[in-house]
Amino acid sequence: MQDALSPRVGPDSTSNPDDAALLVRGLVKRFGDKTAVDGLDLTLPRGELLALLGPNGAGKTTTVEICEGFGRPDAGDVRVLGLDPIANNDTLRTRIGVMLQGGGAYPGAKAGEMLGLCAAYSADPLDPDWLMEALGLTEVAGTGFRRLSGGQQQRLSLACALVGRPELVFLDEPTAGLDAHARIMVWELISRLRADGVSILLTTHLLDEAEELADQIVIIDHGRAVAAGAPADLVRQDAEGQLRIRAAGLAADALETALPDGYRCRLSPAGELLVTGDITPELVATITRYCADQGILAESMNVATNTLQDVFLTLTGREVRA
Ligand SMILES: Nc1ncnc2c1ncn2[C@@H]1O[C@H](COP(=O)(O)OP(=O)(O)OP(=O)(O)O)[C@@H](O)[C@H]1O
Repeated sequence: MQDALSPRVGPDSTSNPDDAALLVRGLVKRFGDKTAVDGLDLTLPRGELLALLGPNGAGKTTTVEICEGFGRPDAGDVRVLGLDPIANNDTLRTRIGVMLQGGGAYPGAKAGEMLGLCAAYSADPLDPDWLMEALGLTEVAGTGFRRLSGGQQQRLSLACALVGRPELVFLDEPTAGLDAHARIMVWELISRLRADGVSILLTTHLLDEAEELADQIVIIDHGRAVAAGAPADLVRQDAEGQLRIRAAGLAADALETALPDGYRCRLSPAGELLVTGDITPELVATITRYCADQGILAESMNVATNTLQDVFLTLTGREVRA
């Protein structure tokens, strides 16, 4: 068992943005007429996990690739561990972890050999056997990269990104396409990395992944940040109370008239009556009394809490990709 996944150079724990693991200011990237990233600001403090959440085409991958030094911005400034990712590419290669698709430089090698080759570039690598085990890859160590399943290739790419004990890791949808068991293995490893002080920028379309792993979430849409904060704060932000009632014969407009000013009632597509406003015990008593007066028996009445899905939908008007 590996004792710690600590990076070779310990993180400077500080709130000073100049010392952040990643600092992005006013980032703009255009492809022809298309503006993929449109003035994005991000700050990833050292030792934290920042999740970039956004619908298809929001600009997540473009942003990550620029941070990795694979793309040149049209405007704005990017600092990775305090350095320019293009000018200092060679220095940063040994300090950051990047998940390459398609086997990187060694697509013909066997899985175990590939990880060994990646480890050989590091002065103090993690134990490759331990990493293979942690990601459920031990059984396929002797299998060629091209013969691995998509999920196995993805986990091997993750192992290659981590084996050199990077200070900062870029994970672009690390669990996309993995089954539930593999996803949990990857989540556990990411949690351990985070606990051991590695800084992580993660993109995901999975709200539960962002909620589970992130210190901070930035929701991006059309290349701009539309909301940012700790998962719990994002869910609380602008949260308006909602009561969901299922009751045959209860009409939304009639109930709204019977309630104090400020409450709104409407029927949801699922056939529930939604009451929005300040949900108090008095309100619930008023509605119950109203139903009794009308001879209406409610089947159910639930106080609904705002979810990250609600926040995401409100801000982007779109479902997260399934
Ligand atoms: N090389 C390119 N040439 C032209 N347009 C591009 C290029 N790369 C990205 N785009 C466009 O830029 C926008 C942002 O793409 P990007 O891949 O960064 O989004 P994303 O948030 O990662 O989306 P997804 O979740 O679907 O991967 C999209 O409209 C995309 O079509």
